Amino acid sequence: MRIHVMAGAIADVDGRILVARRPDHVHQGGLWEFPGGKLEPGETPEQGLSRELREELGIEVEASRPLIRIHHDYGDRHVLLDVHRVDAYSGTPVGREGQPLAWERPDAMDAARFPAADRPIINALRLPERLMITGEDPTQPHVFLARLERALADGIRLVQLRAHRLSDDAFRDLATRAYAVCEQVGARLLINRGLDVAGQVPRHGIHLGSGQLMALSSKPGCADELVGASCHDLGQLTRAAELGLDYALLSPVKPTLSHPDAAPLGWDGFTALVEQAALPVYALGGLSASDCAESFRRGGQGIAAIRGLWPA
Ligand SMILES: Nc1nc2c([nH]c(=O)n2[C@@H]2O[C@H](COP(=O)(O)OP(=O)(O)OP(=O)(O)O)[C@@H](O)[C@H]2O)c(=O)[nH]1
Repeated sequence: MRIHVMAGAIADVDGRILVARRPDHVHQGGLWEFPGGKLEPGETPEQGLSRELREELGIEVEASRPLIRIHHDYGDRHVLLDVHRVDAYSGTPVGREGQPLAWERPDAMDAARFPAADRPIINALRLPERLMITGEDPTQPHVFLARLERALADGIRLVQLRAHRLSDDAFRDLATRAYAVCEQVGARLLINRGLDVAGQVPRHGIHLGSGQLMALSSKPGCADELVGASCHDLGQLTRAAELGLDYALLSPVKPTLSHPDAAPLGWDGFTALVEQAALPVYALGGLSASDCAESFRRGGQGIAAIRGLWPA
């Protein structure tokens, strides 16, 4: 049995998300879920989402966008969870089928209280739409940190520190200072370096290269840190999901100066791979913030970029 389920991640002004408790007697009963239900024949995803949220909660969706699509095999059924983020609606949500409701911050959600398929959805809710990879000037820390501060002032909240040309000592110094700058505004810093050096610096997470990813047999780092990886094909995306990583970057979507010899996937190639991935995937390669909406339409988490985001 294959079913296409529309679910809403309904946000309030503080960024909390509405969750509902499934009745005890149904599939995955007693667990918490993102409200929704099965798409009916002939409905568009948006129509199905609106109908489900009207029926279950008594609200009218006014603005939504795709968040993530997850295929999950429960053994007795194959579910496609097609989750949209709802940022505007009218009415006040009530559990019209008697289901208890709660507003939860994504960071506070306990994945064990949700169906197994929901883990990547919770990760998607914890991640912003732009992931900035640091660019020029790592050998001039003052200039570099001033650029980083400008990006944070522009709202960047997830930063991958990439500075392969630096010595280990210089990298450790830069990472320590970049971490302090990120902490001041509540942004998170991901370290892209060998795991030995990454383990020695303050950080909010680790970013793995595709070679590192394929050499690992378990998720590195501490339980509460973000871990993601660079991917270029389905085998790498599958490995990233199997290891339980929090996100992947998939590249190159468009031609890019940093990897001029790599054949671009194009948006269609990106879409086809993301559809088979069981984790949030950022589009990377020749993109800028104006490509975020296209990434959402294509099933992506948003965009990652060096040139497109690192301030001039
Ligand atoms: N709405 C919703 N469904 C989810 C989530 N996670 C998840 O695995 N599902 C699964 O997606 C399906 C949702 O369809 P539904 O809500 O109409 O299912 P149901 O209880 O009526 O199932 P039934 O018709 O077999 O009794 C269920 O199999 C449910 O376990 C989630 O976060 N929200």
